[in-house]
Formats: sequence, structure tokens, C-alpha cells
Amino acid sequence: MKTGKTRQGLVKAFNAAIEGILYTFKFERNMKIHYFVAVLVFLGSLFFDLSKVEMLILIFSISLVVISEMFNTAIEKTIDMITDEYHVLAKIAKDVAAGGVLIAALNSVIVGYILFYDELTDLSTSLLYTIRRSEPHITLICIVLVLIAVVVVKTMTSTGTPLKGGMPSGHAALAFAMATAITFMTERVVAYTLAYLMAVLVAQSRIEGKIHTFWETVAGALLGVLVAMLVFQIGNFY
Ligand SMILES: Nc1ncnc2c1ncn2[C@@H]1O[C@H](COP(=O)(O)OP(=O)(O)OP(=O)(O)O)[C@@H](O)[C@H]1O
Repeated sequence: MKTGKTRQGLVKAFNAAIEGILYTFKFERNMKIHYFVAVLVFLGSLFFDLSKVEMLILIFSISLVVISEMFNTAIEKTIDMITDEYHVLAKIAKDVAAGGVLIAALNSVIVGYILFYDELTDLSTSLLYTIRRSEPHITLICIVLVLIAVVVVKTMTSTGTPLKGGMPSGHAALAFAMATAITFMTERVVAYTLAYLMAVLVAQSRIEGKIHTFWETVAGALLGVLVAMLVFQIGNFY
């Protein structure tokens, strides 16, 4: 009988503890943030080669934040139960409890910094290197820069609209930048000759359509070639 009672007591206590955990998760905004960050850090840690000790420190730091937030809530609720009026001791108790959470949170930030900083810098360096070496990325950067350059020059010369007319021709600039990109990416003479021929056709159609003058398309073509050469030279250098 006694054993049964004890077991039931244990189960009840266990349930009450889980209810306490669920309460803070449901009703405490800060706790939701703590759990969210904890899940992110745990998922992120899968991509890092953490040792057993590092993993233990991580789990311990996260638990410390959650536990201190729970004690903070417990103290707040106890005080609110006792008084809803201003009391200097109530203020001290709540402030001290909140201070405990702050120290635990700062500790976890420092732990995260020490555990992940080196690996994160290695990761970002290799990512930047990959982007720089990647032709699609260089081409995209090139196209965006050409568009920006065209809009800037059009604004400076106060001609046309960003997408139509004015000095220089955006279509010619893009077409010649793409032809230059193709030249850098392939070493096949036929491929880049055809690419430049198509760029000439684009420029010619802009003049034919009376959207641009001859010199506006020439300026566009030069701008496109220059920007593309610059971007690909820098991209290949790194
Ligand atoms: N009865 C009180 N007497 C004096 N000051 C109080 C009292 N209740 C709250 N305070 C002050 O207001 C602050 C906020 O208290 P409150 O109970 O609203 O916590 P909270 O904002 O819910 O905190 P948390 O975001 O950690 O849950 C306390 O840190 C304390 O400085």
C-alpha cells in the first residue's frame, strides 16, 4: 500500500513538474525566446564538430538559462500572490531574480561565442571564397552592377527613364556585359564571337527603334564591357 502511495506521489510530482515547464513555455514570452534559441543552437551544433565536453557545456548553459527563467517566474508569481501593491522588498526580490536570468543569458552568449566563433569564421571565409570562385555568382554581381551603373549615369545625365531611352543604353550595356561574361567563362572563340554579334544586334535594334542614338548605344556597350571586365578580373583574382 505504502509503495503504491509513494509511486502515485512520484507520478503526481512528475506531472506537476511537467505542468510547470509547460506553463512557463505557454505564458512566459521570454521562455519562448529561450526555447527557440536553444532549438536553433542545437540544430546548428549538428553542423559543427563539437567534442563531448563542448556539447556538455552547451547543454549546461542552455539548461541554466531555462532553469533561472523558471525560478524567476516562480518568484514573480509568489510575490504577486502576496501583494499587488508596491513594496520595496517585492521590487528587490523580482529584480534579483531577473538579474539571475541576465547572468545566465550572458553566460550562454559567451559560451556560444567561444564554441562557435572559430568555426563560424572558417565557414564564412570558405563561403566567400566559394562565391568569389563561382561563375554564376560573379555573373549575377556583374549584371546587378551594370544595371546600377546605367541608372546612375542616366540620373547624372538627366536623360531617359531608368528602363528606357537616355544616355547610356541599358540594353546595350547588359548585352555587351553578358557577351564579356561569356568570353571570360568560355575559351571558345565561336561562342564569344556569337555572343558579341548578338550584343551588336541588340544595340542596333535600340537605334532602329529610335529609343537610343548611336552614341548612347556605344556608351552602353563600353560601360557593359568595362564593368564586366572589372568584376571578372576581381572575381578571378580572389
Ligand atoms: N509589487 C511590486 N513592488 C515593487 N516593484 C515591483 C512589484 N512588482 C513588480 N515590480 C517591478 O517591476 C518589474 C517587473 O515586474 P513584473 O512582475 O511585471 O515582471 P515581468 O515584467 O513579468 O518580468 P519578466 O519579463 O521577467 O517575466 C520588477 O523587476 C520590479 O522591479
